[in-house]
Amino acid sequence: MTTMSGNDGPSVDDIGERGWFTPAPREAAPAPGTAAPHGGRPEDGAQPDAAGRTDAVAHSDTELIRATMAELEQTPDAAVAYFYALLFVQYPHLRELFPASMDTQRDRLFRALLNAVRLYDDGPRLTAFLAELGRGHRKYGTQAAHYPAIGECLMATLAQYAPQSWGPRTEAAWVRAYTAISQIMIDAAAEDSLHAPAWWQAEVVAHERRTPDIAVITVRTDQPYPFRAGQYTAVETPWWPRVWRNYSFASAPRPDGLLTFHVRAVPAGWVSTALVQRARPGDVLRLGPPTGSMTVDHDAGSGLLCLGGGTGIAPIKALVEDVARHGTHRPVEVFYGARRGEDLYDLDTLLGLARSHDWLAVRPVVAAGSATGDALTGRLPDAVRAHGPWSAWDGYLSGPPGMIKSGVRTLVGLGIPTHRIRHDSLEELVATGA
Ligand SMILES: NC(=O)C1=CN([C@@H]2O[C@H](COP(=O)(O)OP(=O)(O)OC[C@H]3O[C@@H](n4cnc5c(N)ncnc54)[C@H](O)[C@@H]3O)[C@@H](O)[C@H]2O)C=CC1
Repeated sequence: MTTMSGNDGPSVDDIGERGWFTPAPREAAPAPGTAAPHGGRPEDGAQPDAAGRTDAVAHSDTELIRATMAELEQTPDAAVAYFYALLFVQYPHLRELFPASMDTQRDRLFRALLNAVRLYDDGPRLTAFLAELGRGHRKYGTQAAHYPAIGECLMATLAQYAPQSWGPRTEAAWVRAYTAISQIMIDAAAEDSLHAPAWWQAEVVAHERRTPDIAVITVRTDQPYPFRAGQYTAVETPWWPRVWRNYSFASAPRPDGLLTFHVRAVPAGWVSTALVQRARPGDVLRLGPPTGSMTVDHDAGSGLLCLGGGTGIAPIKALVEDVARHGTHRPVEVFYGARRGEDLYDLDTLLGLARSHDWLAVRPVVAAGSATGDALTGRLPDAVRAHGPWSAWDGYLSGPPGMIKSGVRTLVGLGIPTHRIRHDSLEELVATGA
C-alpha cells in the first residue's frame, strides 16, 4: 500500500533507512516534539537528533500533524471505522485482541491520537502519557510486532480521510512521529514486564448489594497488587471478554491485600450490569495495572476538600483512609452528593470514620426536594460554596463528569488554584464510565 502522493509539497527523503515503523534502537527514541539540542535547519549543517530530526523538522512536523488531525476531526467516526476494517482485513489475526463489539474501542483510538497530538510539543507529558498507554496495552496482549501493522493502516487511513493535508512531507512527519510514539510504548511495556504481570486475576470474595443498582465488590488478586489510594484500574469480567471498564479503588491498600470497588449498574453498561447483577463470590475477574494521579501528597500540610458524587465517593473514602494512616492528620472535609437520600449508600461508613477521626467532617448533600435526616440540599458545588472559606485547601473531585466540571469551576471561583485541584481524566470517565 502506498500513500506517497499529495498536496503538501515536494518529497523529502528523510525517513532514513530504517523503513516504515521499524522501531529505532532503544536510545534513539526521543519524545516526539522534543526539540533537538542543536537547532537550525538541515541545510544549515545543524546536527540532527537521534531520530534524524532537527528543531526545524520537529516544529514543522507538529504543524503538519496538527493539520492532518484537524482535517480528520471532520469525519472521525468514518475514519476510525475505515482504520479497523483495513486492519482486520490486512491482519486478521489482530482481531482477537479486540472486543466483539467495537463501539467504545473506536472512540478510544481516536481520543488517544488526539491526546498525543495535543501533547505533541510537551515532551515530558507526552512521554508519560505514552508510557502509561504502553504499559496499559500489555493486558490486551499487544506485542511490539503489532505496531508496524497498526502504523501502516493508520497512514492509509490518514491519506484517505485527510487528503487536503496529506502528501510526502506530511507522511514523513507521521512516520517519524509514529515510530517515536510506538517506541516509547514498546519500551515502557518491556520495562514494566520486568516487574509486573500484564494483568492480575482477581477472585470475588464478597459481593454486597447496597441498593438495587449498586454493589460493593471485594476481590483477592493472585499476586500482590501495589497501588495508591485515589487510583483506579481497568476491570474485565468473564462475561464480556476484552471489554475493560475503569473503577476506582474504594479503600487504601490493606494489610490483607484485598481490593474493593463500588459499582453502579447503568443502562447499556455491560460490565457494570454484569458486576452488579451477575458477579458472585468465586467468579474471577481480570485487573489491569493501577493508574491515575488523584493521590495525596503527604508532604503538604493543607486541608483536603473532597467532593464525591454517587459512586465517586469510592476513591474519596480511600483518600480518607490514606490520611488516617499517615501520622500528621490534616483537616479533611468530605461533601458526599447523591440524587436521593437512599442513594447515599456508603454514608454509614463515612460517618463512622468521622466519629473515629476528629480531623474529618462528612456532609451528605442530596438534590433539592429529596432531603432526609441531616443532609444538605442542592447540588454538590452549591453546598461547598455555602461553606468555607476554601482558598487554602486542596481540592479532590470524583463523580459524574458534569459534577467534576462544575465542581472545578466552583473551586477555582472560590480561590483554589488549578494546580491544587485533582480529579481523574474526564475523557476516561466519559468513555469508560460504564
Ligand atoms: N474517579 C472518579 O472520578 C469516579 C467517577 N465515577 C463516576 O461517577 C458517576 C457516578 O454516577 P452516579 O452514582 O449515578 O451519580 P449521580 O448521577 O447520582 O450523581 C451524584 C452527584 O453528582 C451530582 N451531579 C451530577 N451531575 C452534576 C452536574 N452536572 N453538576 C453538578 N453536580 C452534579 C448530583 O447532584 C449528585 O449529588 C459515574 O459517572 C462514574 O463513572 C465513579 C467512581 C470514581
